[in-house]
Amino acid sequence: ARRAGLVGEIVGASPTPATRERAEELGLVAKMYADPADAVRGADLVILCSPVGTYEAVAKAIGPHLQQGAIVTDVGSVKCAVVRDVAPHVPEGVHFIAGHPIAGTEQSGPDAGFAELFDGRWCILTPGDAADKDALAKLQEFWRRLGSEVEIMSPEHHDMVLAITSHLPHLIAYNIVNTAAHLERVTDTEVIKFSAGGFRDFTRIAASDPVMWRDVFLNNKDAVLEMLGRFSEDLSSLQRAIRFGDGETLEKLFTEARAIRRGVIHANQDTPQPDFGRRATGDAKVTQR
Ligand SMILES: NC(=O)c1ccc[n+]([C@@H]2O[C@H](COP(=O)([O-])OP(=O)(O)OC[C@H]3O[C@@H](n4cnc5c(N)ncnc54)[C@H](O)[C@@H]3O)[C@@H](O)[C@H]2O)c1
Ligand SMILES: O=C(O)C(=O)CC1(C(=O)O)C=CC(O)C=C1
Repeated sequence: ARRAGLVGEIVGASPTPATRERAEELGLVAKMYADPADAVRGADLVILCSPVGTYEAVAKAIGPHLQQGAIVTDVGSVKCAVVRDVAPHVPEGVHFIAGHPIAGTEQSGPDAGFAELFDGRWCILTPGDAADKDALAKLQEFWRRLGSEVEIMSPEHHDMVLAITSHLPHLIAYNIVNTAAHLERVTDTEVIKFSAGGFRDFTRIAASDPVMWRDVFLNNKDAVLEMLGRFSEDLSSLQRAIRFGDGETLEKLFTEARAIRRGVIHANQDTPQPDFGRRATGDAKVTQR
């Protein structure tokens, strides 16, 4: 936001003293507060960016201190639960519009932030029909100036789409890494030694913050269980094909999956970008961290 010249002063809040100290040290903010109520006084824009399980308490704490006309938004990975937990605490005259930038890494904490994070990414906003049009236009412009393209959808649709594209992949990654670690004959050394290929990619995802992901799964339960059910059925088909030596079925399913991956890459751009989350332009600057 500072890079784009969009802000006068940025302040933050965190209950963790080391986080407050580090954020100030890095110059991410002018000042960090322990109490979020102190951080929002006089703010034009308030962005909730703690684990989604903390949102209700944070919203309750800041509600009475929000300035009239302010915009309250968030970056949480789920949306129905966020609207449920935050909206009731936002007073009349303050505009709440939930959001989710589809951008991040497995790193967390103040050191994990970098200005290019949102470049060439999607940001989903779930304003609902009653949202103030001017506030929505302002927030859309804010994310565009951060380098993202904005898509509007309902919280329900968001949660279903993200359950399959983001939440389930994380669940699978956590599970496969634990399964490997629990195998008696696979020692720590072997897991590391032979993890050059696919497994290594899973370990990166499985290095993501446990509290953040605990809250995602607790707060997108229905959509994740629906997608997990479908996934388990498809996995059973593969299991059956392997058990019965049905090479034709295996090849057919693998061929279909490969075509989908290639189709996505083709549809997404002029130059190859091996990342489904990136928006559909070929010119975005990408920083790998
Ligand atoms: N990491 C990603 O890839 C990613 C991507 C998109 C959205 N998100 C969402 O962004 C949010 C933050 O994730 P992150 O990766 O930036 O995590 P992070 O750990 O870097 O930051 C979370 C912050 O929340 C603060 N916090 C913890 N408990 C709190 C409480 N009770 N009250 C107030 N603040 C509290 C922490 O001190 C920390 O500063 C989550 O809601 C997550 O779902 C994450
Ligand atoms: O690339 C990663 O490390 C991510 O997991 C980023 C990722 C994702 O699943 O795409 C994680 C959570 C989000 O809410 C948005 C983005």
